[in-house]
Amino acid sequence: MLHHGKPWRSMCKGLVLGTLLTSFMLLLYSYAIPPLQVSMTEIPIPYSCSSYPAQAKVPVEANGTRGSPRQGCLPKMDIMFMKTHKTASSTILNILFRFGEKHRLKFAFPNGRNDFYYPSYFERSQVQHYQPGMCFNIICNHMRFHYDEVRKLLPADTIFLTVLRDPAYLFESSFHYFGRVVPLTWKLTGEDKLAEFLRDPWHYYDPNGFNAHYLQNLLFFDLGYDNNMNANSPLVEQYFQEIDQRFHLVMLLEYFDESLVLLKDLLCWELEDILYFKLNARKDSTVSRLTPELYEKATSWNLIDAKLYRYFNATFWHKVDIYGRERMAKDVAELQRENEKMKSICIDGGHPVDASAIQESSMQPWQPLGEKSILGYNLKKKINKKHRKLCRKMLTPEIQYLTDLGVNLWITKLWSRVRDFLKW
Ligand SMILES: Nc1ncnc2c1ncn2[C@@H]1O[C@H](COP(=O)(O)OS(=O)(=O)O)[C@@H](OP(=O)(O)O)[C@H]1O
Repeated sequence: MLHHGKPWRSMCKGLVLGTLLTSFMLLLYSYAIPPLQVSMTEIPIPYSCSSYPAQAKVPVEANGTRGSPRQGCLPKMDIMFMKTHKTASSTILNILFRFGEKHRLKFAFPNGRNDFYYPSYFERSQVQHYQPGMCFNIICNHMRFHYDEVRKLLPADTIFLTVLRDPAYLFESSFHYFGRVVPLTWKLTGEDKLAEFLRDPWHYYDPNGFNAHYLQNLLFFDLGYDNNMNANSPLVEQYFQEIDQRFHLVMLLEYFDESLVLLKDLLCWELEDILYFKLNARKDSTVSRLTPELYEKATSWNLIDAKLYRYFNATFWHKVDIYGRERMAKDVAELQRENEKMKSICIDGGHPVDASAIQESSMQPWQPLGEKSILGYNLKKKINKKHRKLCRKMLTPEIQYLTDLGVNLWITKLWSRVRDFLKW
């Protein structure tokens, strides 16, 4: 006779233990320990934290493109990058990490994890080793934007950057990536959960649901506003203008190379500073195709973001016009040529691969819960000495790069161990 008792008992034990541990970790991960209380006595920050004080007094207006020639300008080192979700922001982060390392800049990093206690609002006390009056050059990890706090952290000459994406596609990406941590989606049962949700969003959505912000107007939320407000309120337009005044450059995923050319011009950087490989891409089989009908539904469901995107699409092309369309086309072509060269120098097979085919664990990207859908890369075995370091840096995923930069990531790492243990 078979003895069913033992396996059942250990399965139950495992289940209970797993549930308890997971609840504990989720709690810990979401709230963690409160940031260290530091004295908030105001000590003025220098006008510039860049090592070129001579340029410090050249004002850079948000909103406009400088008309002055590039020749003779000095690279800008004080940068605030508002890392929005699912907008190619990890690819931009990699660019900033490399630039920061190259110039030995001081990053304002989070403490214990890779974000600033998102979705809570940013507070400068969350910055690792923060003391009032300290000089930081770059802040670029995920946060919920809080302008006043960021302003009190960074020097006055800081350049503010962010990136947006067509909200229908962003919604599709976010729905896939964060679905499992949004309980509101758990009752969706069909094959195509996205289509089912969009058929009747209000049936599933509740603004007060846990992590509900991932489901509607995520860009507006990340930028610090109420993603559930009425899209037709006159306040919405006012907020767009506020963003326009605060951010010197709002990039667009759909025009990524053009965005980087504008970035390079604004920051007075070199072409090599903006070389990149696409990071955090998903395998095709996990991308829900948006039919024209679903695209429309996703757009009107994310109406504030759709309006936001439209607004900044216009400002973006205005900047391109000032830059010069022909000059832009030439510079984009040059960037693409150089990126292709780097691809052939660095990437094994020349393209991204499934997580299971990544040989080095240090090249494994962070995956969404329950699925290994994010692609990564293998470095070529033989890379000439000149490019070896650069190739590795360009392909290193965010978490590993943060570790290399000395960031304390104990919560992220503990969470990762629990996920490995539970095979999530
Ligand atoms: N260079 C470039 N051009 C176009 N698209 C790009 C690029 N780099 C990344 N991506 C796409 O951006 C999505 C990942 O965004 P993020 O890195 O911001 O994600 S995250 O919030 O940090 O998890 C992810 O989109 P989805 O594949 O739709 O999920 C990536 O494919």
